[in-house]
Amino acid sequence: MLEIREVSKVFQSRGRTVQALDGVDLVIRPGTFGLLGPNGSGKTTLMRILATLLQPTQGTVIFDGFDIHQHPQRLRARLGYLPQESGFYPTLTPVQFLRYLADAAGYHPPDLDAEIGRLLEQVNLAEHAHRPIRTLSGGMRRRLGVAQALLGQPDLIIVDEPTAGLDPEERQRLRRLIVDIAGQGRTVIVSTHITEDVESTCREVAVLLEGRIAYAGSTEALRGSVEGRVWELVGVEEDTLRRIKDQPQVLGYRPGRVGFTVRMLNDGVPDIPCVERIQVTPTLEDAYVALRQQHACRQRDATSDVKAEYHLAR
Ligand SMILES: Nc1ncnc2c1ncn2[C@@H]1O[C@H](COP(=O)(O)OP(=O)(O)OP(=O)(O)O)[C@@H](O)[C@H]1O
Repeated sequence: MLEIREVSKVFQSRGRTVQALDGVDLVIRPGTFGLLGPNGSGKTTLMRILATLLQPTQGTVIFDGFDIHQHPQRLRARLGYLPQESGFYPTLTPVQFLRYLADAAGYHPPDLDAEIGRLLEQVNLAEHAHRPIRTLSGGMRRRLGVAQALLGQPDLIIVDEPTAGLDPEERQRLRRLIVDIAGQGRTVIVSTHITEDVESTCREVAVLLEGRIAYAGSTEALRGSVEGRVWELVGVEEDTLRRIKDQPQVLGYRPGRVGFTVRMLNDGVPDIPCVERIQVTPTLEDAYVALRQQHACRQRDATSDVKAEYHLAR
């Protein structure tokens, strides 16, 4: 079990203070766990802290009973990390690359070649095992990244933006791979801004917004938080769309057969002129967008309260 206790991280950059994480509290159990958040919300900072590549400004992280920053080597011996951008040696083959990494990490089990063979089999790269990495596609390289994260049989695996830049088929393949590798009592943390990555791989999720946890719990409960409140309005005219599109309850819109189809959050039947109003089953994306919009509204209210206090004080 991984316990993240009151973790904060402050960066000082060119005279500016950036609070990347602010009192993050999470318990992560074996299985797949999604960390969802928009760009700049602090996901990579948290992943790098969990991988002991970065020290928190405050707080502790406990893995299986020990503090990972007091015993980074103990953690690293059990950790597999797939960073957002993995570096490869383009002239090496996957087999040579994995042997090289094992060597660099001082990992010399007697059956290393067999382990590498099994890993390449598992990530479906066995038939490309002896091709130079520079000739592999983006998806194949990503899968090689997963193989390197699994080298040494770690029981905590962190993958940062696993499907970034992949085509739909490779994305599906990688998602299935993530589910498979978590099935062996391991903890796999998937950090992403893509809700489908979480929806198709994780039972538990935390949403990080501006360095704070805005939700932690099951993906099912997050989706359920907007159950019965998501509507599709068919045939919305352009003028109406222009009037409503920036309202916080509008989740999205797209051109329809007639006018536009607007997806929105509403407690009852929406009172917006259109051809048809259909109550739809929410997706995780709907719940995530709703959560972000609530957060943005709260931030706006807090800012206007501060401004009002400032004017009153004057
Ligand atoms: N080394 C650093 N120095 C200064 N600021 C930093 C540093 N690393 C991250 N930040 C800032 O901390 C905040 C969180 O960044 P982080 O990379 O963790 O977010 P993220 O959720 O991973 O974003 P993305 O999805 O774009 O990778 C951002 O405001 C970022 O600019």
